[in-house]
Amino acid sequence: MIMNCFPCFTSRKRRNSHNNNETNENGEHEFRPPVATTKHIQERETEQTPVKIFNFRELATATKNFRQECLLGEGGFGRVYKGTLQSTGQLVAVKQLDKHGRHGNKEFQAEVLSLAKLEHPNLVKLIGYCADGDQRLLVFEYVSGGSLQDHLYEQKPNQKPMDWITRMKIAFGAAQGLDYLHDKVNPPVIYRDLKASNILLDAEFYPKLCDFGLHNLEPGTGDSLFLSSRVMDTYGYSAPEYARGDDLTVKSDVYSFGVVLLELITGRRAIDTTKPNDEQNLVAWAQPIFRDPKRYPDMADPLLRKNFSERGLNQAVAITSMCLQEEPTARPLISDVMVALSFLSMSTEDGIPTAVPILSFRDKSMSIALSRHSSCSVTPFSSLPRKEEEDAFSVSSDSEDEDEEQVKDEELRRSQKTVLEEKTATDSDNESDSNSKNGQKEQHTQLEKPRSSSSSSDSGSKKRRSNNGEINATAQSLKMKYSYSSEEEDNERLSSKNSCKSNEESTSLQYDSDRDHDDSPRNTSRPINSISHDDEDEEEENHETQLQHIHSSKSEVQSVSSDDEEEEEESHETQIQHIHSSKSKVQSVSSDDEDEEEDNHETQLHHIQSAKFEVQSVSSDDEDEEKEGHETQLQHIHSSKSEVQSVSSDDEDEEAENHETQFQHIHSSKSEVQSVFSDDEDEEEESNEPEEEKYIPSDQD
Ligand SMILES: Nc1ncnc2c1ncn2[C@@H]1O[C@H](COP(=O)(O)OP(=O)(O)OP(=O)(O)O)[C@@H](O)[C@H]1O
Repeated sequence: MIMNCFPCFTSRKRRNSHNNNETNENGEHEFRPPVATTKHIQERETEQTPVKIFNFRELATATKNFRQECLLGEGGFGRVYKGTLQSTGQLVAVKQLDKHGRHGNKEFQAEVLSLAKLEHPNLVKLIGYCADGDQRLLVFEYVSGGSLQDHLYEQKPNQKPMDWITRMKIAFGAAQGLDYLHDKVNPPVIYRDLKASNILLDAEFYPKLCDFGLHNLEPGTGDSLFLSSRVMDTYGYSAPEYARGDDLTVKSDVYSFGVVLLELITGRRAIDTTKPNDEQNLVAWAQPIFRDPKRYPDMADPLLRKNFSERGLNQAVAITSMCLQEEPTARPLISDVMVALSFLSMSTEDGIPTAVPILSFRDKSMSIALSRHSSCSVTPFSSLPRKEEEDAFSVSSDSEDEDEEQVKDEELRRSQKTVLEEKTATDSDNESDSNSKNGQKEQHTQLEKPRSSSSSSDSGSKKRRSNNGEINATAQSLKMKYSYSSEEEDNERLSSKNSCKSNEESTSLQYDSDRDHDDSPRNTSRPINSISHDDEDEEEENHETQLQHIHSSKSEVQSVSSDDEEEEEESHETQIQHIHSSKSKVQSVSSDDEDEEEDNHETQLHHIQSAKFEVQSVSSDDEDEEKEGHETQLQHIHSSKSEVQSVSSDDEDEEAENHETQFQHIHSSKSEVQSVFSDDEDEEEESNEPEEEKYIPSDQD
C-alpha cells in the first residue's frame, strides 16, 4: 500500500520539481504551489507562499536522529521534536505524523499547502514538510516558552504566576489568531481543537496557536485508539453541539475559547479529576456562578492574590459566560471578543484596565452584556484608584434591580441603534470602495514596512474595510499597547530597554499604515507629516496623549450610569469619533497627486460638515448652554475645514505652512473636545470662550 503511494507521490514531486521547485540562496528546495491545486487552495490563494520541502535526512540531522532528548512531547498527531536546521541554524519543531491512517500523497500535499497559507503572528508558522517514503513530517517555527497549559498548571518552583494583564493579553492574542481563521481567510477555518495546550507562548508570553487546520491530517476514523485519546484530550473544551452530533461551526471555536478564558481567569483545568465530583468539569462548576456576579471574585485564580480590578474581572467573566452559551447563535463573534479583550488587556499606571467602549462591537449583545458590568463599583482589590475615579465608578450595580436593568438595556439598545445605523452606513461605504481581501495578512505586512516607505503601499492589495477592520482600527487608535509583531520584532523587543515605547510605536505605525492602505481620503498623511520632520515625533506623541486623555475621560463618563448622563455620553462619543476622524482626514490632505488631493478635500468637507450636523442633532434640548459650547468647537472644525480648502496652493512652501496651521487648529479642536467631559458645565463654557479668542484665522479666512 505504502509502496503504491510512494511512486505516486514522487512522480508528483518530480512534476512539481519541474514546474514549481526552486532552490533558494540557502540551497534549500522551495516549493511554490501550482495555482489552484485544490479547490480550497484556489479560494485562499492571494499570493504564493513558499513551503520548503525537506528530505528525511535533513530533518533527522536537525533532530539528532529524533533523539529522545529532542522530544518536546507527543500529541494526537504524533511526536514533536525540537530541531535546528543545518542550513540556516533556525530552530524548528518537527511533527512526525503518526503512521496509522496514512493519507494519500495528493491529499497530504494539498493540506500542507493549504496550511502554509495561513499566516498570522498569533499562529505558529508552518515552514515546510517532508513526505519521504512512508514518513510524513511537518516543520513548524519553534515557540520557546511552552504552552499555556504548562504556565497555568505546571509551574516550576521558581516561576512567578502569570499576572492578570498577562492573562488578558494571552487571551487577546489567541482571539486575534482565531479571528484571523474565522474572519480573514476565505473560506473560514474552523479550528476544532482550541485548548490551553495548543496555545504556545514565546519568551514574552506572546501567544501562538498551533495544530490549527490539521484535522484533515488526522489518522483514519477507523482508529478507535487514536479517536478515544483525542476525544479525551479535547473533552472539556468541545461545544455542546459536538456532543449532540451537530456540525461544528466557528461558534464551536468560540465556545472552546470561552473555556480557555475561564481557565485563565480561574487557574482551573477544563477537566480536573482530582477535584470533587461537582468541580471536575470547569464549565459545569462555573455556570451557576455566572448568574451571580457577587460571586465573581471567588472564581479568580487564588494565585492572582486579588491583583486585578473588579471591573476587569467582571467584564472578563461576562465575556466568558457569553462564549459558553449553550446555543451557538447566542455566542458572540470572535471579532467582538477580540475587541473587548483588547481593552481589558491594556494596563494602566493606576492598575485599572481601560473601560471597554460599549459601542465598539459588531453585535450589540456584547455591548449590552458588558455595559451591565461597566457600572459596577470598581474599587480594585489591591491597587486603589484615585479618589475621583472611585467616585466616577461608584454607581453600584448592586442596588439595581432586574427591572431597572431591563429599562437600561432597552435604552441602551435604542441609543445604540442610531450609532449602529451610522456605523453600518459607514461600513457599507467603506466596503463598497474596497475589495474583500485578506486584511489581516496585510496588517502584518504593514507593520513590517518601514515608516518612511509606508506611503508607497502596494496598490494591488486593497485593505478590507469590513466592520471588523473598523473595530480593529478603533481599538488601535485608542492606544492599544499590545500589537502584532514579527518574530524579528519580538527578538528586538526582548533586547530593547524601551520595549514598551517600541510597542507603542509599532501600534501607531500600524494604525498609520492602516490608513495608508485605506482607499478613503485620509490615506495620504505622509506628506504632511514630512513637513516638520523634527517635530513629527513630538507632535505624534501629543496626538497620542490627547487620544489617551479623551479616551480616559470617555471611560470615566461611561461609568456614570445616570440616564441623562448616558445620553450625554453618547453625544460625546459621537463627537469624539467624528472629530477623531476629522483629524485623520485633515492629516491626509497633502497627497502627492494634486487631483486626488482635491477629491480628498471635497470628501473631507463632506465628512466634517456631516459630522457637524450629527453632533448638532445629538445635543439635547436642555443642554442649550453646552450645545453652544459644542457649536463653538464645531465652528473651529469648520474653520479648519475652510483652511483645508486652501491647501491646493501652487507654492509648495506656503502649502506646508498651511498644513502646519491646520494641524494647530485641529490640535486645539481636539483639546476642546477634552473639555466636553468636564463635570462642571460652567467651567466648560468658560474654557470654550477663551479658546474662541485664541483662534487665529488663516490667511485665506
Ligand atoms: N511549534 C512548536 N514549538 C514548540 N513546542 C511545540 C511546538 N508544537 C508543539 N510543541 C510541543 O510539543 C508537544 C506536543 O505537541 P502536540 O501539539 O503534538 O500535542 P498536544 O497539543 O499536547 O496534543 P494534541 O495533539 O491533542 O493537540 C507539546 O508539549 C507542545 O507544547
